Amino acid sequence: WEQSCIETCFLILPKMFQMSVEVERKFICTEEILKVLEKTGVCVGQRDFHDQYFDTANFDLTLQDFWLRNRKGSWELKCPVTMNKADQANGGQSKAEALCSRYREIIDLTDIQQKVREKTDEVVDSQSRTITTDDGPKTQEDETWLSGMNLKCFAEFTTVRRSFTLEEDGVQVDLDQADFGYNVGEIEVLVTEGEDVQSALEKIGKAAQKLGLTGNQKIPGKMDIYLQRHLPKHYEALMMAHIL
Ligand SMILES: Cc1ncc(C[n+]2csc(CCOP(=O)(O)OP(=O)(O)OP(=O)(O)O)c2C)c(N)n1
Repeated sequence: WEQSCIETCFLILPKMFQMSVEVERKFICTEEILKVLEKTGVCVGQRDFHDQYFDTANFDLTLQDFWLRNRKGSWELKCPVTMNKADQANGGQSKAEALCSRYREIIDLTDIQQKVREKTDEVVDSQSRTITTDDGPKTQEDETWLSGMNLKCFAEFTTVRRSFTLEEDGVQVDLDQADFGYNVGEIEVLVTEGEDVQSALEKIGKAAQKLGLTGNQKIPGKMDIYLQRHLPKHYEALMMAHIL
C-alpha cells in the first residue's frame, strides 16, 4: 500500500497534470481588433522565444501531425487529439471546431522520446529498415538522442509575443510577430485531457465575438507560412496528407 501511494504521488500524479490539451483559434489581428483587445483585455506581458522544429528526412512526424520542438531549451511535442465519442455523437465537427485546432502537449522528455520512437518505428517497421533502440542519455541539454532517431532541425524562427487575458475563465489571447515576417493572433484555452472540449470551444467562440472577429476561414499558423515560403516540398507533402 505504501509503495502504491508513493508511486501515485511521485510518478503518476505529476504526469496527469502534464497532460493538457490546447484548444486554439488563430486570427489576423486588425487595428480594430487590437483596439478592442487593449480595451477589454489585460496585457500580461511580452516575451520572445526561439523555436526549433525537428523531423526525419521523410517527414515521418509531421506527416502524422506530430510537432517536436525545442523552445528556449525545453522540449515539447504536440500530438493530434482524436474526437471522442461525445464529440462524434454531437455530429462531428461543429462550425466552432472547424476554426479551431486542438493538440495534446507532452513536455516530459522520456515520454516525448517514447512517443517519437513509436511514431517513427511504425514507419521504420513498414519499410523493413533497422530499428534503433538506444536513444542515449535523457537530459534536456543532451541532444544525442536526436541523431539516434534520425531527427534534424527543419525550421527555426524567433517570435515576439504579447499576451492578454480576457474576462472569460482561462482565455488567453496571444499576438505573435515571427521574425520571417508573419503576424498572427490566437485565442487559446488549456483543458486537462479528457475534459469536455466543448466548453473550451464555447469560451473561444464568445471571446472571438467580443473581439469582433469576422470570417469563417481557418487562419494559417506561423509554421504553415514558414513551410510555404521556405520549404515548399515539405509544405506540399503536408497539404497532400491534409495535415495543413
Ligand atoms: C491553424 C493550424 N496551425 C497549425 C497546425 C499544425 N501545426 C503546425 S506547427 C504546430 C506546432 C505549433 O503550432 P502553433 O500552435 O501554431 O505554434 P505556437 O503558437 O508558437 O505554439 P504555442 O505557443 O501556442 O504552444 C502545429 C500544431 C494546424 N494543423 N493548423
